[in-house]
Amino acid sequence: MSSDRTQPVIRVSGVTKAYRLYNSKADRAAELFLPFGRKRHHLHYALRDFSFEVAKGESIGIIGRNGSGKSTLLKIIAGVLTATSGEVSLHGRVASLLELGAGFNPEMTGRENVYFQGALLGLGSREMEKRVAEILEFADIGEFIEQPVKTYSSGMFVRLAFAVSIHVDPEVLIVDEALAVGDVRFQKKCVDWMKRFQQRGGTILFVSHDIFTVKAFCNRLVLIDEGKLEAIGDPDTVANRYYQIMFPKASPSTTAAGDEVQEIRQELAEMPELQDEDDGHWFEPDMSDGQRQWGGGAASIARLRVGGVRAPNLFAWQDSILFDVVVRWNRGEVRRLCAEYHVQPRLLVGFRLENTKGFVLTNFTNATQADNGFDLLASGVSECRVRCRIAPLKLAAGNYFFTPGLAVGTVDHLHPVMEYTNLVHLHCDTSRQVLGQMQLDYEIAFSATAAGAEAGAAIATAS
Ligand SMILES: Nc1ncnc2c1ncn2[C@@H]1O[C@H](COP(=O)(O)OP(=O)(O)OP(=O)(O)O)[C@@H](O)[C@H]1O
Repeated sequence: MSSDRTQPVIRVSGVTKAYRLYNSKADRAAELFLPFGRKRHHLHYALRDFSFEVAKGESIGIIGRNGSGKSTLLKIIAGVLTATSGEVSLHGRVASLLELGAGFNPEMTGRENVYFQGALLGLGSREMEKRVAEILEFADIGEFIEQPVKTYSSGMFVRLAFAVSIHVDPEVLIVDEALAVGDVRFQKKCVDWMKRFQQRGGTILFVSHDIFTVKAFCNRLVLIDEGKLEAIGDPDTVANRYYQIMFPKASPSTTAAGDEVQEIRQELAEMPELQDEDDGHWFEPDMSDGQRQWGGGAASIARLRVGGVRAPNLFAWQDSILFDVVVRWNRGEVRRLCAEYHVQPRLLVGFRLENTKGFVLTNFTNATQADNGFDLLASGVSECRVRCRIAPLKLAAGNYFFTPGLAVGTVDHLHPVMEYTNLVHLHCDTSRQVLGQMQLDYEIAFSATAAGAEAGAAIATAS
């Protein structure tokens, strides 16, 4: 592969893809048989006047919400779909991993399929033997290679198909999320292969919803929204634009509630244990998401705002996150619940932190603190404000969910009332390498023992 990075390997010029949509099968048939009659379809644009270029050796990540047009774009570039208008030019041998295994015969064994694909590529017998050995080693599906591929699990199928696709010495690799079917070890193997491919000067087009992986892997990102090029450029800027599109509801609170933010900052500053040094932004999730109740409406969260973030839903290593929560309760319901479950009329508030796999990393609640909750039946109040600050958050890059919950009672004896499952989604954007998912604050100290000091001295003398 040459290192000429100036020449575009892929040029997409004004590509539009429109699908005809019909309200019924009858409309479709009528238009087929009466081509000059009344039009019975409307056009749905998967891509509109889309243009961009990819230079040799670039790795481009394509991101966007579901249905934005990513796969359509890749398929048109890979030549498996025709554009309605516009042009695509592509230079170099392409390995398209979009329709992995599309050429496989399900009745033939894995090995027979590999030979068959090699024959289609016109490989001679010596070249074929060498390639087949490499492919089988990469796919690593053991004795299943002698079984018909129709008996394969989806993961096995992808392993073999990926191995076949990449062994044609491609110059351009077009990948979507098909690889996600493979197990973690195989995914790692594919990523390692792709990194070596990058180092050799290969060009990659990569569609994924995993923004962290795309950012780590690609030198530029392309953001598609409703079939249009929304942004192209450096990964951080484009990823931030993507978050703005994905969480539009969350945005206004970051700017609109300026006075109120000031007010809260003032209050926080007066609370010594909640000093808030970082300006940050605020956003407000939709409280109707994820509600589960056990307390017959005794208490609920009227409003929750998340502060200290870089942008809605986005924070970075060591940021301190603030939760500003307004809780309301119904005094009659609280009395009823306390009588039924024999619990004290005190409010407990907690947050559970989970990763995307649903693994609970930790939780924090005032139930472990000495004050033992807020008195719900004190002096005619039926609303209070709760502030919580976590500082500093040392989480590995990725997505996290906070579930706020309310309970009535005391540490020893409580009854859960409400939970807002996965209400707050936060993405941690950091290049910091963390072994595991989070880092705790800790200290490690050394001190020489008498015997150790002697040994040290002996070693020092010997060297
Ligand atoms: N064969 C088809 N007929 C009609 N509409 C289609 C067809 N294929 C795709 N579309 C529409 O084109 C739009 C873009 O689809 P596309 O699959 O490219 O989106 P995507 O960004 O890859 O989505 P996802 O992230 O969900 O995979 C969608 O609105 C989809 O419904």
